[in-house]
Amino acid sequence: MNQSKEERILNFVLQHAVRGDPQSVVDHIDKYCSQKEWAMNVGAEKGLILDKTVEEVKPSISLELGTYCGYSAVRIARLLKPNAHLITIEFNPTYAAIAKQMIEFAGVQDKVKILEGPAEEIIPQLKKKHEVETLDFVFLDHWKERYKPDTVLLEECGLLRRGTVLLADNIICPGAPDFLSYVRNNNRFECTNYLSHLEYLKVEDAMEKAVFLG
Ligand SMILES: CCCNc1ncnc2c1ncn2[C@@H]1O[C@H](/C=C/CNC(=O)c2cc(-c3ccc(F)cc3)cc(O)c2O)[C@@H](O)[C@H]1O
Ligand SMILES: [Mg+2]
Repeated sequence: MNQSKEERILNFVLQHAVRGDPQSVVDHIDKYCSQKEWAMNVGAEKGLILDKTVEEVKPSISLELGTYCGYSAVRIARLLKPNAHLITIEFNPTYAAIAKQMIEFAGVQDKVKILEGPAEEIIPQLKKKHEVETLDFVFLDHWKERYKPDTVLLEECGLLRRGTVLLADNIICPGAPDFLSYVRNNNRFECTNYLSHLEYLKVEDAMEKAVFLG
């Protein structure tokens, strides 16, 4: 049975990137997806905004919604301080299996926990089952219509604390209009917009940072 695009991306990394080097993994995914096959990784340009946010927050416990091939999980994990962790939620088992291999090849498996299943089912389990108190950083990059409901769910589950930083991808393209109006019109969030471009293309996109004020 012929390979999927996601398997081709993983194989390109396994064959050409440097094992144990997360930057090499990130660079090779970007190389493949800009030269051979487009894929919905946050990419290098928006990746810099992600990097700067992680470096600013210095999170001990981070959550990512939508692992896909593991590009942003590797990107985040490479910047985490010792003993800091990333939990990443992915509901497609095929993608989760690819991301697991990507994360292990990059050598960041000790910092990343992949939880398989729908975010709306796993978020309510984070406190009791996964010993999370509150989250320092959340990267939203899953289905765009789920950004708002899952943000409300995170708050309802008591997982946000004063200063928790949410960073959402694709605010322009494909767009997350209900999330954007929710956080911008909610006086419990302090929002900042970062104009950028869609991964690997000249199309405009943006990321939104929403800091929970408690
Ligand atoms: C039960 C569904 C909701 N809960 C969920 N829980 C856990 N994982 C979930 C998930 N939804 C989706 N996912 C996973 O997140 C990933 C989905 C991401 C969706 N992203 C996009 O649609 C996207 C799309 C574009 C895009 C932009 C322009 C264009 F022409 C075509 C595509 C660019 C991006 O950067 C994107 O992030 C997949 O791995 C999917 O399996
Ligand atoms: Mg995205």
